[in-house]
Amino acid sequence: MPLPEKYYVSYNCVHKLCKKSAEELLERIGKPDLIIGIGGGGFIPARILRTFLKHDGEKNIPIQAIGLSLYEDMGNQDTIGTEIVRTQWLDFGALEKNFDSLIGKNILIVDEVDDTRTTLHYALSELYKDINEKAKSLGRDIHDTKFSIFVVHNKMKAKRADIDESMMNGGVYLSGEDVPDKWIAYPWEANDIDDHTRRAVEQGHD
Ligand SMILES: O=P(O)(O)OC[C@H]1O[C@H](OP(=O)(O)OP(=O)(O)O)[C@H](O)[C@@H]1O
Repeated sequence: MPLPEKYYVSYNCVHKLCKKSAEELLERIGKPDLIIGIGGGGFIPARILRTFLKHDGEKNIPIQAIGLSLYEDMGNQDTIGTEIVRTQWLDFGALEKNFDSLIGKNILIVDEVDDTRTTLHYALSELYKDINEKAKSLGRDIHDTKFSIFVVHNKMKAKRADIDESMMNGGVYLSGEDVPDKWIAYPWEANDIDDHTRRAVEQGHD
């Protein structure tokens, strides 16, 4: 049986989706105070997005990295993708020095793809939990801390987890594009970038 065709995406395509989405984000939530990229796939879109979220002459928006890995239990279909391991997390110490903590800030979480939504669910709920604990310890309220989410691609499929809007405090969820449930081939994974880009162009994703 032939392998299912992958959904090829070029660097230009990612760049343009980030540009278009940054304009929408600025309209809907204003300029974020902090971008949190979920590694590894979220790092490149996070950096591209920053270019378009900042106006000339303004300070760069800081980007923090978090690392999350999905451990799939292939033996049990019910638990696939349910275990997430933090491989890297925010350094509140460093953030406090340079950033006066995250409480009350406009925070944008970025990843390249929303597949089963497990990762985004985890990232939002754990960030909320940690910042809420911090807020409580300082006698402050988390409700003016806005959490938004941007993904380059959202796969149109049944999700395994939800994004809890009540944690977003007025923030938004935005995808650059909603796509079919196919294997997305991103350019940073390509061995032969010229061949990859040609395929992306052929599919109209350039
Ligand atoms: O919606 P989900 O089903 O949770 O899947 C999406 C996640 O899966 C991929 O991460 P992966 O762990 O493959 O690592 P990578 O980002 O380093 O490529 C991707 O970068 C997302 O973070």
